[in-house]
Amino acid sequence: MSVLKLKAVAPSTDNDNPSDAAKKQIIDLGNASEVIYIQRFIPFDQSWKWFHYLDKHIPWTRPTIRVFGKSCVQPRDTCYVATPGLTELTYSGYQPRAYSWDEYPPLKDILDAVHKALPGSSFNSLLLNRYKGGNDYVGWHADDEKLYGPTPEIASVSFGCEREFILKKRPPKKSSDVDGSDEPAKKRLKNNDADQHSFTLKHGSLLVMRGYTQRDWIHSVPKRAKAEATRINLTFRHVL
Ligand SMILES: O=C(O)CCC(=O)C(=O)O
Ligand SMILES: [Fe+2]
Repeated sequence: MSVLKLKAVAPSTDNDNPSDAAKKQIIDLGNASEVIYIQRFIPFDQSWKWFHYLDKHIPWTRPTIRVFGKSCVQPRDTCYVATPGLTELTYSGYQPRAYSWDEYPPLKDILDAVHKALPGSSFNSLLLNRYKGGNDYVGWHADDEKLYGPTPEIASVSFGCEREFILKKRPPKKSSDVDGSDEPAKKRLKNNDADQHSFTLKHGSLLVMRGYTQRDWIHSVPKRAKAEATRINLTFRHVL
């Protein structure tokens, strides 16, 4: 088994209320994959100020992408921000234009807050998503593009409407992948509670995926008929 040391998370300094501290969850997914969830990461009012800024000023687009060989309109708005000179991002056959951090100063403030919570991390790119209601979603995927390396750390900040974020263990490609197992195939293929984790991503929350999460797990934000309001999500990433 591969061994990967996961870095520590800084204790939150701006609220010493033990009931808030209790809202920081660290979920060990096994095999050196980990998720951290901090429900109250950015104060409520500041989160609304940033929500309204981003909703109004970010140059949102809804690009045409390719999924399983088919062209379709991405079911959410998006925008990409990155430090100049990095390898360009391409996903689902789409290469977004990279805007600069300087054009949207609040993004640098949010990035600073994320860096404070994750000492030793240095994010240099940001994918923004806007879900304009419950019909907007992101399907099952992993952020496992080569430019992020084998163990990408992804820090996800959410504003506005709460939505469910689900992580699911990647199904094994074929039974021979599970070599060394004495268990019968039927038993191995059975659903296990530990193979799925769900989070209601709150206004102002931070969720971090790290270690081998992108290699071994997939995630999605499914459609939700009852979610009417807009949600904005920022995923900070490090391009190698
Ligand atoms: O909106 C979210 O919480 C997740 C977005 C996501 O998975 C992505 O942009 O890769
Ligand atoms: Fe993702």
